Amino acid sequence: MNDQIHVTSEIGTLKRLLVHSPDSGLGKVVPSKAQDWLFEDIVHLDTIRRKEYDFYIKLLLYFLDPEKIKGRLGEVDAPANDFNFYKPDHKDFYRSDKVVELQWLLGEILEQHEIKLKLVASVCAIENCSYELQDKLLALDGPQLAKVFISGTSNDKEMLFPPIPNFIFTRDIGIVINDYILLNKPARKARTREALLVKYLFYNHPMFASYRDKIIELPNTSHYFLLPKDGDDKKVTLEGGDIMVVTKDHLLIGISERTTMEAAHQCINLLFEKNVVKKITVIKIPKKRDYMHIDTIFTQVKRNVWVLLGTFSKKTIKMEDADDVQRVLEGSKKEDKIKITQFRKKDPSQPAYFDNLEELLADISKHDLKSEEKVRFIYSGNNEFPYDAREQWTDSCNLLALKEGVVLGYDRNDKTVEAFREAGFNVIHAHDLVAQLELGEIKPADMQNTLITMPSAELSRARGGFHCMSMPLMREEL
Ligand SMILES: NC(=O)NCCC[C@H](N)C(=O)O
Repeated sequence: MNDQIHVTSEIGTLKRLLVHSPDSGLGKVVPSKAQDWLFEDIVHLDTIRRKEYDFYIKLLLYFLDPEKIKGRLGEVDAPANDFNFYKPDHKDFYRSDKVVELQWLLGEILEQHEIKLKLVASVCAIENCSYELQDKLLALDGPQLAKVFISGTSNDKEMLFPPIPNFIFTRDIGIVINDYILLNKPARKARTREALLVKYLFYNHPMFASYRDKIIELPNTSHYFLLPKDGDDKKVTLEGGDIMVVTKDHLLIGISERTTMEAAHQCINLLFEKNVVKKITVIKIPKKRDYMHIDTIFTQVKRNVWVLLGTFSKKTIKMEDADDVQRVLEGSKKEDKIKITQFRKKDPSQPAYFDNLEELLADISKHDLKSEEKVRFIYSGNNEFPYDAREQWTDSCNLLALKEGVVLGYDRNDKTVEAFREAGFNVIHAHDLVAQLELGEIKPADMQNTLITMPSAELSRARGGFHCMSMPLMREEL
């Protein structure tokens, strides 16, 4: 079994990652709970799985573990096989140690009696289950129990507790920083069970056994239980969409709707103390549902190319086009400000400051990544109102790099796709790419400067893109 963990960049060739395919729990979201469960709408389960997410799995397998799929696509997708290849509890499941499915691993650890006892008790405690239900759950085998824990529904289709539909956004539940695993502390109740399941996985699955000493958990502040319910910066909540490993020495942390100032503070102290990184830049963004995490406003494409939302760019902040009155009025709109502070391990009391996002990203490209090419920015919606905001909302800035310059994004963000073309990128739809990879007409190793557009009508209603839908475990060094 491949068990290596090592991530030192956002764009080095992806070798291993954790994912979770949409489970039946997504098909149980009702309109009245959609917002509480952090979905913008209800989704059509079959479409999100078969017509959208499965293409992600196929592409990941062609790139990371081709033996599992190459030459077998016809068989894998034959209606007679009922898509069993994509079902974690089926004997024909793809079982890859490179494209690693969380439900599969969870099913495995739940075969151990002691872990089953602990997890059943913990899940039942947070979900307020009866003693009788607890006993019923204990009678299930590992894979069945994993399915119930994730979908919230028993095998005889009874809803036992709420689903965890955001489990597909594996990025937010844990982050690999070099060879450390930072566990997250979700800000929203809807994501609490996800964090619990993943904590047990990292501590107990043999795949992570050699990294047990490298798991980092952030403690709570003392008396945290006395603090007000939401929005208190003294609380410790941190989600992976707010963490980016840009080099082995440099980490970005967002302070956002989901990650608090106290979490960033603790993270900086812990990571410096353990010598995990030498430099940490904190990016404080407005606490707004639209922005949620920093990876909803920018991600990296190449050493010298980034995709971002223009709202935080130099031009907007300096308001070069604004008249005097407008400048004064706009200037006082604090809630739209972004604040960037950079700490170095050798002297955290002397931080550096950046005026805007482009200044920071250009600095990373030039100084940290030693790029000699001109730094380029591709803007959401081609920086044109209202497409910039519309397309950011549907994750135009939330791309996943399969390798440097080859990124996955949603096909619905037309203006952003146009901006990629204008910046000299090839654009290919996942349907065509999968067909050509199967025929051997394209090889992943030969691909360069390409935006792969993915079907997205249903996926985008869950409010996350492929950056969110991935927890990289291993990337090649840049
Ligand atoms: N890193 C990310 O931005 N993740 C997206 C999470 C979407 C999910 N519906 C949530 O609101 O938590």
